[in-house]
Amino acid sequence: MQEKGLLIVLSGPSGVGKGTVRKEIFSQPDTAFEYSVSATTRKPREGELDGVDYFFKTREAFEEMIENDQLLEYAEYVGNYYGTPVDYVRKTLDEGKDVFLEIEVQGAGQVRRKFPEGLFIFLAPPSLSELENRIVTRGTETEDLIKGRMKAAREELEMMELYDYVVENDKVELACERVKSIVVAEHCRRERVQYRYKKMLEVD
Ligand SMILES: Nc1ncnc2c1ncn2[C@@H]1O[C@H](COP(=O)(O)OP(=O)(O)OP(=O)(O)O)[C@@H](O)[C@H]1O
Ligand SMILES: Nc1nc2c(ncn2[C@@H]2O[C@H](COP(=O)(O)O)[C@@H](O)[C@H]2O)c(=O)[nH]1
Repeated sequence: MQEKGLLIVLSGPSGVGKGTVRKEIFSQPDTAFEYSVSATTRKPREGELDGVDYFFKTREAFEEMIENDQLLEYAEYVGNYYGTPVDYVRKTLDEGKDVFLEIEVQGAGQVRRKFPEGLFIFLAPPSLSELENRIVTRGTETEDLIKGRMKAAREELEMMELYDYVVENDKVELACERVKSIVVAEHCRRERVQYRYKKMLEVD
């Protein structure tokens, strides 16, 4: 029987650099994870593409996905819905591939309840002032939205103790290396390697 892949969840407050770290990890040729594209009711930012960055949905279409049980998790975050289409995640894990979710903290909690065997990594900022500086510098949010995201961030930071690992995003390259090393270590810890060796020894 095919061994299942590992569900990797990268979460943390808005502006900490989850998207930046994820994109850097996925730009590296040795990365073997599959990225799960989320659905959202947020309007696309400049340069964002439907089906690549998100599946952009109307509120009605998103609520239909909720009713039809098509989401592994979802959350309403600062006025918009965000959610993970469940079929892609299940199918890809069943194929033995690791799936990478980049989601906010409420959604990560829901995934933890459904997939306790997942690997949960919290990306933390060097400081709250640096977090605010990153959201402001990104220039994608109005002043009100920045306030909303900073308020949510204080609550989200308190959740970090529920995660398997906390990775500080001081420098993007270092944060990526830490995340990738954790995944490698986790595969070893979960006896995948031992299992393969056992099989090999049985054959010999
Ligand atoms: N290590 C870092 N040092 C300095 N700036 C960074 C670092 N990581 C990310 N940034 C910058 O911080 C801003 C926010 O990053 P990003 O959009 O990746 O955050 P996010 O956590 O995905 O945010 P959101 O949850 O709102 O989508 C971007 O302008 C990005 O270039
Ligand atoms: N619970 C979920 N959160 C998600 C998902 N996809 C993205 N996100 C998170 O939402 C916020 C805001 O994102 P932005 O693109 O508007 O800046 C951020 O923390 C994302 O990580 C999801 O499927 N479920």
